[in-house]
Amino acid sequence: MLHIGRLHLITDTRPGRDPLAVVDAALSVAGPELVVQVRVEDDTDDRTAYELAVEVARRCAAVGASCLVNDRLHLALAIGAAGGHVGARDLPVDAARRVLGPAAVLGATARDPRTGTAAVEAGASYLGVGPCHATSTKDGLPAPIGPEGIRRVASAVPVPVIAIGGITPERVPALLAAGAYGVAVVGAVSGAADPAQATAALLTALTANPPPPQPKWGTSPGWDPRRGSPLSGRGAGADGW
Ligand SMILES: Cc1ncc(COP(=O)(O)OP(=O)(O)O)c(N)n1
Ligand SMILES: Cc1ncsc1CCOP(=O)(O)O
Ligand SMILES: [Mg+2]
Repeated sequence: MLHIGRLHLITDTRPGRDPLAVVDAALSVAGPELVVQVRVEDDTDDRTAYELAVEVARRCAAVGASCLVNDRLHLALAIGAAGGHVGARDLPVDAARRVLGPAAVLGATARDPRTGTAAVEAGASYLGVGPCHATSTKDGLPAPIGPEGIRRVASAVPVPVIAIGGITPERVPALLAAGAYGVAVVGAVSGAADPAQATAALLTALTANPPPPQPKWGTSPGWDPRRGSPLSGRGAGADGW
């Protein structure tokens, strides 16, 4: 079943961080609600990334949460992750879909409707859209697109939009009102004094602000049941994703 959660925690593996402790804290609060995306620094070797991913996947499986792997799709396959996430400098979305297979969750980064639509047609299950706000955890990003940028993409695509970049609980309502289905965070949880409490605050903000109905969901031009499209799992879960 294709399940795309509304709260995505991306691992923070910068020096001095303890990603597994943060994942443990977040899972203790969110359980199966959480999606954990394993993301490592570009210069991290595959063995180190694999060992982290194995541990994250084990912890996710214990509570029924989903694990995705950023960029390195061979690791996603190796650890039996639910799927992966790719952006502009990674495998193209159609190639990523071929690697992961039809049943996997495949996220793609988009900042505008054209890129987002192309990614969906190429097989993306959801879009990571941002940076919505300024972020201190990734360098070299373009200017923040804000809720209005989310609105532009979300109104153009028939898959869930996950807002990313500078997300805090206070910013969640405007992003959901703009059409985001959920949010992805690094710093709001990893940088918090109490990651469990920070996770709880994000969950509360998401739950208190259900996403508005999206009549376009279910009409993906890229929907091809033979390929196991982004929408092939629609209707299987309470929210259709
Ligand atoms: C949910 C989500 N959205 C966007 C990204 C960014 O992916 P990408 O543009 O490939 O950048 P890197 O994370 O690989 O540096 C993401 N990882 N997750
Ligand atoms: C990987 C990535 N892509 C766009 S913003 C970002 C990092 C988001 O981190 P934070 O939640 O700390 O702003
Ligand atoms: Mg990437």
